[in-house]
Amino acid sequence: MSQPSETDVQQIFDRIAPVYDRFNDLLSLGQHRIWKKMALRWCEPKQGETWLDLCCGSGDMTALLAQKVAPTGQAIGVDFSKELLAIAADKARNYLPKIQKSLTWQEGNVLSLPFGDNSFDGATLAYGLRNVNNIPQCLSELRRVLKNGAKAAILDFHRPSDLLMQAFQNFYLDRIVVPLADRFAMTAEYAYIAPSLARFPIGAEQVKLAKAAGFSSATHYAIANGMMGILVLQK
Ligand SMILES: C/C(=C\Cc1cc(O)c2ccccc2c1O)CCC[C@H](C)CCC[C@H](C)CCCC(C)C
Ligand SMILES: C[S@@+](CC[C@H](N)C(=O)[O-])C[C@H]1O[C@@H](n2cnc3c(N)ncnc32)[C@H](O)[C@@H]1O
Repeated sequence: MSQPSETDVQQIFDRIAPVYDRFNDLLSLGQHRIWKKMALRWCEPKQGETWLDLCCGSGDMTALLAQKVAPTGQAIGVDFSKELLAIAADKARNYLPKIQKSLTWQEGNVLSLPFGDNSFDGATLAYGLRNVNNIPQCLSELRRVLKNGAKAAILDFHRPSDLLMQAFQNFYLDRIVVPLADRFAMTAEYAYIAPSLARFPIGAEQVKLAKAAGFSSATHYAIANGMMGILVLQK
């Protein structure tokens, strides 16, 4: 399967928006929330800072950031899926009324971020790097908008080195995830995960790409038995 266009990706996420959160909770047995909190611990957002959550989707990471930087700081979620941004704003309005003032939702393309140079004290990017059409451009834009010395944490799928775990991950994606999605007429959308993972750079390659983008430090940590990974960057 060739790499989908930006429009294809945008349409995938607009279409899965209604089931996105529920599927993530169900299919990862809620573990994805732990993985997101692990990513946050690696970049240490502080009260009063201004942070950017790239490819924010339904806003899980943006909300976690806002809880850390509130009440005087800001967490800005940027995404090009109108449908997921609408869900993010609704969830925040309904469940996080006290930190609404520390949350901003911005429609935009992370390959051309609508923010000035050196704007943010830090950034997160959860399950987005694998979905962008130009990873080097995304890392370059991420670095551009970070202040000097700022940190970023990039969480995404990872291919386990252990062959048994690889087999389990492939089985799970092909025989658990896709058949469940099929029951909600979302087969093609979820069948996209496996090929996107197959062409995704592994940890060491991500570190090389981050260094090439100009980050002063880049470290990749495999988690969840190697099925997920967190790339921690510093400008
Ligand atoms: C939050 C997660 C995935 C987000 C996500 C990323 C994408 O690129 C997608 C592309 C197309 C459709 C949907 C998504 C998408 O939801 C991770 C958790 C959800 C995963 C779908 C579940 C896969 C989990 C591991 C492969 C195995 C977990 C083992 C389990 C804990 C026993
Ligand atoms: C798998 S979702 C991740 C959402 C959220 N970060 C999370 O952890 O659940 C991937 C998100 O990346 C967004 N995305 C992909 N390419 C993008 C781009 N070039 N610019 C902005 N958003 C993009 C999609 O619209 C989608 O919301």
